[in-house]
Amino acid sequence: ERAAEEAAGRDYMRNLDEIMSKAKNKRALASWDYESNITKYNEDRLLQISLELAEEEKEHWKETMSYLWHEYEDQDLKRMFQKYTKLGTSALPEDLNERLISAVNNMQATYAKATICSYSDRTKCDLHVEPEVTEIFANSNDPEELKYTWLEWHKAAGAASKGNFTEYVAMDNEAAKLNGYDSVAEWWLSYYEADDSEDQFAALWAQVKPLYQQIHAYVRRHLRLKYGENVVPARGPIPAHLLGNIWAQTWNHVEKFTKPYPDKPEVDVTNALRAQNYTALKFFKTAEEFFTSLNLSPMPDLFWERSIIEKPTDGRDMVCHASAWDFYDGEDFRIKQCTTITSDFFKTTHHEMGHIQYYLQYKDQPVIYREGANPGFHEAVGDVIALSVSTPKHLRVMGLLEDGTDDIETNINQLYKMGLEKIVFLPFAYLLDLFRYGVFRGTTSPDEYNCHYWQLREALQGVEPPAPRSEDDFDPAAKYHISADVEYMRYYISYIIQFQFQRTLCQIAGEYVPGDETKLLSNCDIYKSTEAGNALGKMLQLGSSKPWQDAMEVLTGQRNMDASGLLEYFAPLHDWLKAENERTGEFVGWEPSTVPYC
Ligand SMILES: C=C(C[SeH])C(=O)N1CCC[C@H]1C(=O)O
Ligand SMILES: [Zn+2]
Repeated sequence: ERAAEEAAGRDYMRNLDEIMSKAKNKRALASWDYESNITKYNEDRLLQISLELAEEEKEHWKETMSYLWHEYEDQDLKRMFQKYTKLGTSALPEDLNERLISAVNNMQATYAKATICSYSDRTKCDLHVEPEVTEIFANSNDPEELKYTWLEWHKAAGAASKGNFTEYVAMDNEAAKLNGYDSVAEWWLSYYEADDSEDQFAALWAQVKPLYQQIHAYVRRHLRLKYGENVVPARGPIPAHLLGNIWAQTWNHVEKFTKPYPDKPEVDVTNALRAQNYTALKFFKTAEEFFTSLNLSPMPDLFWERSIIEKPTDGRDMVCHASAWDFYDGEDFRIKQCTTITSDFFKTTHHEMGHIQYYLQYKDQPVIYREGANPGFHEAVGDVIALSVSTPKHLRVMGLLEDGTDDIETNINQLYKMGLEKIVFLPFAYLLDLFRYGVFRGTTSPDEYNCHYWQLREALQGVEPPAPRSEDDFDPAAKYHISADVEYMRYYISYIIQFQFQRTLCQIAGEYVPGDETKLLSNCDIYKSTEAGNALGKMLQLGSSKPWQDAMEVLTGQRNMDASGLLEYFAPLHDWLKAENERTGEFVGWEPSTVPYC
């Protein structure tokens, strides 16, 4: 009797997965059309299709719940049923689902359409975050221009979305409750399949915080030397507009005037890429070639036909923020990004192609398993490849860097450059969802959103706003993922586990030997190692068919996330920074900010 029931369940699940493949394909196509051309027509069409599909999903859900899947013998079949019992936002009554979808669409549109006026020409008011504001933060050394641009962007893209954000929180929390979660925070935490995920995240931060505080102290010193004591106080948080990035999430654009050994040759990849006439297409072809050198998959024909790799020039409104798309039909996979020829975008291209590679590796899994082992895995794939590409060794292979000396100073400079991207990012990524956990749980009320955001920015990141803030501001929404309802802990996790993955891959490739100075983890390039590629592919093919601890074990032998890989990679820099901050007597850490923001 039970065997017959389980056999019926298996047939039902196969059929449901086929139906869901078509439904997710339809929703992805409508989303793509909206995000690549923001018009009223495309927004209404996306809303209509989303609501139709939600009603369909509700019907299927009722039937799914009628199966006695808890008693099945087949653990895999149980896992599929368990995942299908989570209806997501489709659990909402249609009117509330419409309010949720509209609130997020409005925030996305506000962010994508937001423009500000140029500091130097107030009549030129068509500057978007990509590419104009991004370029100003990468290149300007004028604190007044940076302050003006920072304030204008946070007004145009942040404050403007406060109302929609509050509506989105209320609706999304309603959906969470209908799925059996206390709030969206617990729903998002469930992606990490452990009952102590928040403690794990906090333990990771405790592991890396000392290293972060050292690089923070060092950078603050050099910003003080450049801008003066009254712009950058010796023992205070760092003003957020001076760090080379509108969100102060990575600081690689202050590298050129803060690096440990300034007289060592500049590793300016952007100039080299431009000098060698790199184009957006060449970025993608070069990235693809790295993946195929590992015996991983090339990009399918449809990818080249349907991706959008440069900002359209027809004046349309479009979500420029880079994204990689799975259309759940096993053939259609796309990237949409507004590529500019910079070192940052060369890395972003590898990052996005890492998502596509993951989609390709698990495309034969049931649709319900076509996702990362946990969201951090999906963000780590491309970055692991970019770790190899970023090494001077690989850049020389590509002819982007002339031969140089591989002495200690050069190595410290290289580690510092990587640290401004990977170490610096950790507190930013961690606090973005600590903030939203508080918002979803209601421990942060709407009338203190901005105050609480800046309290976290000061406490964890040691940065402060360039001017006083009030609750008329809503600075969090000036960051894409907050306006687009994209969970962010995935990036914090990625920046930790990508070093665990890299350590294993480099050992397999013979590029890293623990304790061997000539085989440093930070100078490892797995290019052309089919053994490493096969090992990575084996983990990626699993999708979410197994808990992420199993997937991680398949590749690394470890079943836990830990920062040992990252700390090993940056160990020489950590020692150097401690010695340097002692030598200069720099205060490590920061005293409370004197900028009023609560
Ligand atoms: C490139 C993407 C698309 Se998944 C991105 O959003 N990233 C990649 C790095 C962190 C985060 C960000 O830009 O905030
Ligand atoms: Zn990503």
